[in-house]
This record gives sequence, structure tokens and C-alpha cells, in this order.
Amino acid sequence: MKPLFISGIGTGVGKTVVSAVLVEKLKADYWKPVQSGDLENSDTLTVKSLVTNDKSNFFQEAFRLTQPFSPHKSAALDNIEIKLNDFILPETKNHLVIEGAGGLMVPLNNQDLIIDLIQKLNATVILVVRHYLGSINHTMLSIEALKNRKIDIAGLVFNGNSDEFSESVILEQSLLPVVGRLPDLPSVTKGEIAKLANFIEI
Ligand SMILES: Nc1ncnc2c1ncn2[C@@H]1O[C@H](COP(=O)(O)OP(=O)(O)OP(=O)(O)O)[C@@H](O)[C@H]1O
Ligand SMILES: C[C@H](N)[C@H](N)CCCCCC(=O)O
Ligand SMILES: [Mg+2]
Repeated sequence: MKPLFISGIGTGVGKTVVSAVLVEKLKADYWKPVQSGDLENSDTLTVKSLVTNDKSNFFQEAFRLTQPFSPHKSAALDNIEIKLNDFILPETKNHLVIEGAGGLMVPLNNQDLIIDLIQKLNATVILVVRHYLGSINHTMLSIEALKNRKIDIAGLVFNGNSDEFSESVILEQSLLPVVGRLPDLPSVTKGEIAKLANFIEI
């Protein structure tokens, strides 16, 4: 069972929300390898607060950086060097949901990118897409990068407001499956996350 790596077409597109839905649905374990800033309100704590099952394990981040920037910059500001070999896949017999930082080409250091980490961990990607003006291009570039490296893609999750035109061109061009479509929630709560489990098929 390969781990699922939740990446997105950029930062703030809903990777944490989608991760929470998947963790709840699969009663999966969760790991955020790099947390940049917001340490008191980290993605791990957010997912933990949004799921209700008691089977999921939450692994400690490999890097907890104090500043909310790209990991390579946050690490430099904390006088830390991130090395790809520092990332050890947590051992589990359960499903494992791994959440990236930002999008695929976000740097961990001056050489390695999030996409290199995905390859090192031999994970299958779920790409979270949110529609905004410019998102078609960000989506196509992300898919091209994954295909170019022959990384397994489970499919796309469209998060938030729908856009028929954007969605149809992305699906026609990429031929990728849709794993889910999540509506914009009035508030992101445990109850809403549990309901969204039915919106994802994996
Ligand atoms: N479907 C949704 N309905 C309502 N709010 C949402 C939804 N998806 C995401 N949000 C909100 O949008 C914001 C950004 O989402 P989220 O934190 O999941 O993004 P991210 O991709 O994980 O960002 P990062 O790159 O910082 O990890 C959060 O405040 C989140 O609660
Ligand atoms: C701090 C933020 N919430 C994310 N964890 C990191 C986003 C890095 C984006 C870098 C970039 O694409 O320019
Ligand atoms: Mg997040």
C-alpha cells in the first residue's frame, strides 16, 4: 500500500481540508513532513481537531520551522538545512496520508523540491485543485511535472467553488480521474468534514 501524498496547485488551496477528509474516510494515519510557521496551529493539529475516529495516528513533523515561508527560506531563517535523507517514511500498517507544503515545485533547499520528496517516499499523489483566475495553468503545469517524472497520480480533488469550463478542459487534457469534488463549507468543523467523506471516492 503506497502512501498518499496530498499536493496541490499551490499554497492555501485546501490540502489540509482534503487531508482531514481522507484521514477520516480511511481512518488513515497522517504526516506533514515540513511545517513552516503556525506551529501553535499546525496542519497536524488542525487535521487532528477535525477527525473523530480513534484509529488515526499523527506522526511528528520531520521539520518544524518557525517562519511561514517556503521551506527553503524558513529553514535558512532558522539556521537549519533540510536534506532529502532526513525524511524517513513513518512505519505503519495503516493507510498513510502525507501532506506537502505549497505545490510540487516548492523548494526544500537549493537543490530539492517537494516533487523530489514525493519520489523519495515512493508515494501516489492526489492533486488538490481550487479554481481561480490562473488556476488552469497552475493545474496543467502540476500535472505535466508529475507525468514527466512518471509519478503515480490517484487523481484530482476539486475543492471549493465549481467552474465547469476549467474542470472540463483540465479533465479533457489530462485524462485523469476525479477523486472528489468538495463544496465550500460555511465553516470547517468535524461534522462537516465527516459529511465530506462521502464526496471522495478512493
Ligand atoms: N472546502 C472548503 N470550505 C471552506 N473552507 C475551506 C475549504 N477548503 C479550504 N478552506 C479554508 O481555506 C484555507 C486554506 O485551506 P488549507 O489550509 O486546507 O490549504 P493548504 O493547501 O493546506 O495550505 P498550506 O499550503 O498552507 O498547507 C483554510 O482556512 C481552510 O479552512
Ligand atoms: C507557509 C505556507 N503556509 C506553506 N506551508 C508554504 C508555501 C510555500 C509557497 C512557496 C511558493 O510557491 O512560492
Ligand atoms: Mg495545509
